[in-house]
Amino acid sequence: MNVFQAGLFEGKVVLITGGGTGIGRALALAFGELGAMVVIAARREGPLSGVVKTIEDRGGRACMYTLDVRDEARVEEVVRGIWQDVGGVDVLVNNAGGNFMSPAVAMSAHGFRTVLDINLVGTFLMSQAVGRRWLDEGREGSIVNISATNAEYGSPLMAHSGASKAGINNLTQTLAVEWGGTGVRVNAVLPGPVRTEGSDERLWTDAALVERVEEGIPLGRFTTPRDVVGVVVFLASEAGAFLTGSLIALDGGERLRSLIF
Ligand SMILES: CCCCCCC/C=C/C(=O)SCCNC(=O)CCNC(=O)[C@H](O)C(C)(C)COP(=O)(O)OP(=O)(O)OC[C@H]1O[C@@H](n2cnc3c(N)ncnc32)[C@H](O)[C@@H]1OP(=O)(O)O
Ligand SMILES: NC(=O)C1=CN([C@@H]2O[C@H](COP(=O)(O)OP(=O)(O)OC[C@H]3O[C@@H](n4cnc5c(N)ncnc54)[C@H](OP(=O)(O)O)[C@@H]3O)[C@@H](O)[C@H]2O)C=CC1
Repeated sequence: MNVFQAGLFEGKVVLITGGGTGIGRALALAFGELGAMVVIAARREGPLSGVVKTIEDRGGRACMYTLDVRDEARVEEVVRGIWQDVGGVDVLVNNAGGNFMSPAVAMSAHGFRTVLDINLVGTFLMSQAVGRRWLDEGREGSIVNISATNAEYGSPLMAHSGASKAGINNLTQTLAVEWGGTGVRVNAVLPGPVRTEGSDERLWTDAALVERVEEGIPLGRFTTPRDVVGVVVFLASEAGAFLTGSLIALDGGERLRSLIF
């Protein structure tokens, strides 16, 4: 992104969960181009290693860890490893997420819990493992959580996702208050629908629905991974130094459509 100064994140370590695909991949490539040491972590090795190679081919620095954000012991092991290998973390982006479409009455309790565990518990475990070290070391840091606009209103066919993202919003504000005194900032970005490999496979399989949703967006198009990059980089940078506990909706006005028309 040319609007950001070259080398903006030189000397900084940026940890992105789910950095192998979709929004996380776009974030990893952008932070890599801005000079950060990029650390990406998710379950599958294939997508992660592709992103590491792309960043390195472009002259950047990156490394990867496989982990499931639901696995408390593995989260602790990976974060400890990052501190040993690259000296710590300056920016944590909690981007790993899961979702599928199902009417609430048909959703199994295990399906509901699975999405809560990945999105909400995973965000908590990652933030705790990194935040604990920042507090112990008196080190400043910035967390950006990838929430969603479905946190703020009804989330039909995604009861689990809406509840998890609402939880992430509250967790963002709680940690912002608990950790603000030590210079740790915690913010969230709330994208509207984004076309990614993960969402196309699981959510946007119905072409008529896709068209209807897109037509309802005041700015006339879906949110893109590039849009998310702009706001996350801003929040993580010096320009966002006085923002904490902020929940930034990024949806071209989609959530307001019923108020406009
Ligand atoms: C206007 C709208 C605004 C837009 C807001 C959109 C907000 C968020 C969007 C996104 O998050 S898009 C990202 C999509 N990407 C992903 O989901 C990637 C990761 N996803 C996954 O790994 C899986 O899809 C998963 C199901 C979330 C987790 O995989 P895991 O292997 O851990 O679970 P499973 O063992 O497969 O399943 C657990 C449980 O869930 C039930 N289930 C899974 N898929 C479905 C489905 N399509 N329909 C109904 N139920 C499903 C599955 O059956 C298991 O339950 P039980 O059968 O054991 O009871
Ligand atoms: N697409 C959309 O419409 C919207 C997406 N969002 C949010 O943006 C984020 C990224 O989604 P998007 O890029 O669309 O989807 P993707 O499916 O492309 O990305 C999700 C990533 O999360 C990783 N992941 C999933 N479960 C776990 C887990 N248990 N542990 C570690 N990593 C995991 C996946 O990697 P792997 O499978 O290898 O573990 C994958 O790389 C999510 O939080 C999503 O909720 C928010 C609003 C709208």
